Amino acid sequence: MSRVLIPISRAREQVLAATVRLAAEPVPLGIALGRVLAEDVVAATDLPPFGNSAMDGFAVRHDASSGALRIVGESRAGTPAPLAVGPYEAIRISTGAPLPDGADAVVPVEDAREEDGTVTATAAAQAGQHVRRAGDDLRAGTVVLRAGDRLGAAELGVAVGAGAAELLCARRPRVAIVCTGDELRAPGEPLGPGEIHNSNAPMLAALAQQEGAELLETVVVGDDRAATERAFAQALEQADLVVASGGVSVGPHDHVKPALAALGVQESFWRVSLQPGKPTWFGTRGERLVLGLPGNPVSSYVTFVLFARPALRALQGAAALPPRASARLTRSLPRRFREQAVRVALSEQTGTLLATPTGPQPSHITASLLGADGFAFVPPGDGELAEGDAIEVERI
Ligand SMILES: Nc1nc2c(c(=O)[nH]1)N[C@H]1C(S)=C(S)[C@@H](COP(=O)(O)OP(=O)(O)OC[C@H]3O[C@@H](n4cnc5c(N)ncnc54)[C@H](O)[C@@H]3O)O[C@H]1N2
Ligand code: MOO
Repeated sequence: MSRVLIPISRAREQVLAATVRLAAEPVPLGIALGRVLAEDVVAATDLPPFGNSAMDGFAVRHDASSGALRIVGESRAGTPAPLAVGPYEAIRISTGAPLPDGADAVVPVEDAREEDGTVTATAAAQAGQHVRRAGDDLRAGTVVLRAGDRLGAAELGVAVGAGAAELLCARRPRVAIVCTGDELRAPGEPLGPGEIHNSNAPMLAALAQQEGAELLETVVVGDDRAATERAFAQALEQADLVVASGGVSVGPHDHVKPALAALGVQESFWRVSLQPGKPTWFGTRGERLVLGLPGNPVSSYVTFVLFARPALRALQGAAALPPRASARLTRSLPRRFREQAVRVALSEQTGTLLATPTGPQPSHITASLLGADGFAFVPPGDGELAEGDAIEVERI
C-alpha cells in the first residue's frame, strides 16, 4: 500500500476548491444569530439620527449660561421640546432626548441648582459638553458590516442601528452525520462486551452547529456494507456536506470508501500527513461534499476543525481558514513521520504567545481536547522541537 500522504494545506485546498457557495436568502433579524451575511450592510441614516443629550440635566447655550437660567420647557426621549433655547434660558432634558434648537451644551443635574423655575450651573458649561451629535456612531451611506461577516450579538445590534429589519444571508449548510461502527451505543446506554458510547455524534453535531449548519440527521450504522451504502444514499439526498466518522481505515470492516464509490462519490483525497487524522477521506458528488473522518474521537474532532469547518465557512461565504500566528512552545515536542496538530492552551507573556500542549496527545485521549484554544503544527521530520522554539498555531 502506498504511503503517500498529502499535506494538510493541500487537503484543505482540495476541499475549498470543491466548495460552491450557497445561495442567499433574506433572514429576519430576530433569527439571524450565527448566520453569515451575503451582502454589505450600509447605514440607511445617521446614528444617532439626531443630536441628543448624554446626560439627564439642562440644555443650554454655553456662551449665555452664567447665572440663573429660566427653564422654558422640557425635551424627553421620544418627545422633543416644542421650542428653542434662547440666551440665559434652559430646557430640562433627559438622556437620549433631542437637543433643542439653540442649545450646544448640557449641564448635568449634579452640576445644577434648581430654584423657582430657574437653574444655575455650578460650573461653567463648555461648548458641546454631554452632547451626542447626529452620526457620531454610524454615518448614513457607510458600510457598517461586510458580506462574509458572521452575525453575533454586536453585529445584530449594529444592523438594527443601520436601519435593517432583515438581512441577506447565505443559506444554512445542511449537514448529515453518519457514524459507523458495530460497537457504538447511544450515550448512557448500558454497554455490552467491546461496546463504547457514540461520543462522535454529539461532538460532530455540536461542531457543525457552531458553524451555523442545519443538522439533517445523525445516522448510526453498523459495520455492514449494504447498510452503510443505504445510509449514505439517504444522506446524499439533501446534505450539502456529509460527515462520516469511522470506517475509513484499512480494516476488513471499513466500508465507507467502497459504499461512497458505489454511490458515485468521486474521491478527491484519502490519507493526509496529519496526526491525528491520517485516514481522512474527501470526495464529491456534484456540489455535495463528503468527508470521511477517522473514528478515533480526537481524530474526528481535529479533522472536522481542519477540513469540515473551513468547508462550512466557505459554503456560507465566510473566511474559510483561520489566521496563523507564531507561538513559543513551553515544552519540547517530538517530530514524527506525519505533521502533528497538537492541542494547545494559548497564553500570553510580555507580548509573546505561548503554546502549552494539553496533555497526552494520542488520538483516543479525548481529555486533550479540554482546555485547548488552538492547534500547534509540528512539521514532519526527525528529532524534536525544543522548549522555546517557534511554532505555528491556529485558534480553534
Ligand atoms: N493497519 C492499520 N490500522 C490502522 C491505521 C493504519 O494506517 N493501518 N490507521 C490508524 C489510524 S491513524 C486511525 S485514525 C484509525 C482510523 O480508523 P477508522 O476511521 O477506520 O475508525 P474505526 O476503526 O471505525 O474506529 C477507530 C476507533 O474509534 C472508535 N470510534 C469509532 N466511532 C466512534 C464514535 N462514533 N464515537 C466514539 N468512538 C468511536 C472506535 O471504537 C475505534 O476505537 O485507524 C487506525 N488503524
Ligand atoms: O491518524 Mo490516527 O487519527 O492518529 O489515530
